[in-house]
Amino acid sequence: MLLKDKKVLVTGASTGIGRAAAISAAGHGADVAINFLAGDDEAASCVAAIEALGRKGVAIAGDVADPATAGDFVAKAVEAMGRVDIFVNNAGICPFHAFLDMPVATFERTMRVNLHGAYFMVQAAANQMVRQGQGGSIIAVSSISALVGGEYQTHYTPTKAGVHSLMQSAAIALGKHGIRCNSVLPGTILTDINMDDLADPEKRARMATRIPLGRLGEPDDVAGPIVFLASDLARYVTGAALLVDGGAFVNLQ
Ligand SMILES: NC(=O)C1=CN([C@@H]2O[C@H](COP(=O)(O)OP(=O)(O)OC[C@H]3O[C@@H](n4cnc5c(N)ncnc54)[C@H](OP(=O)(O)O)[C@@H]3O)[C@@H](O)[C@H]2O)C=CC1
Ligand SMILES: C[C@H](O)[C@@H]1OC(=O)[C@H](O)[C@@H]1O
Repeated sequence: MLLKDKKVLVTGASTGIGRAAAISAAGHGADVAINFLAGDDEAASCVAAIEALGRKGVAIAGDVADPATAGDFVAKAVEAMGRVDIFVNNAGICPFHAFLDMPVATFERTMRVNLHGAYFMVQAAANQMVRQGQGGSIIAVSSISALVGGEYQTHYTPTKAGVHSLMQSAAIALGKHGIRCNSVLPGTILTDINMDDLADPEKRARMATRIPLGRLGEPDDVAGPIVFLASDLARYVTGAALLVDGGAFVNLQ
């Protein structure tokens, strides 16, 4: 039990990596509040999974692209659970599109959800932790894409580099309050976000052959490192970025 009785908030936790992180945190003894946008049924089933583990779960809908959602999520989570010990910024989108004709709306939405959303969510969670006066742990789900490019991700990769950078600066700003800030950098993890992109079996197989561990990732592969960074096992880790990619990044040739 690495997170016994901790109060954990996870954004974008109706599906995928956020959902796995939320359920894994509950498995480690935490109560969990999740944010989501539209997946009411998926969010309800995530809460049911948390409750099946004997922990409190609460789902709070809200669009992270709206700065007002951040304060609302934290306030409602505190109302339900009393405090915030751990905050996982995970909500994100990746609408694959070519660079030369990128629609302004697609670019702006991706920035607002992935980067602006992270900024205001992390700020709201940090303010709550500072008010509580007992430190905390913030983990942002960045990406291997913070370090490398993608032909159809020119609007997306800068947001992931930005989230990684946000954790570095926040680690400095919040260290004096005992709040640790780290990011995880997943490689390719099979979730709804890339279901269409990886529908082509040839592309899927090609991606897998580039990974030293021999397979694409699953959401639970990322949940473990998130729980580790959230826990006291990582008590002297802040400003760090943990690649969770099966070795893909280092595989040049
Ligand atoms: N899968 C991968 O290969 C990788 C993913 N990542 C990152 O992981 C994170 C999670 O993605 P993943 O699990 O793969 O994808 P999913 O599509 O499965 O999950 C995305 C989650 O974010 C939520 N969400 C989307 N937009 C908003 C919004 N505007 N406000 C609130 N919640 C929102 C979704 O909620 P709803 O269902 O209600 O829309 C859902 O819960 C993203 O930040 C992504 O960039 C990083 C590296 C690799
Ligand atoms: C959605 C993509 O498949 C995924 O997102 C990331 O951040 C990874 O780098 C992959 O490109």
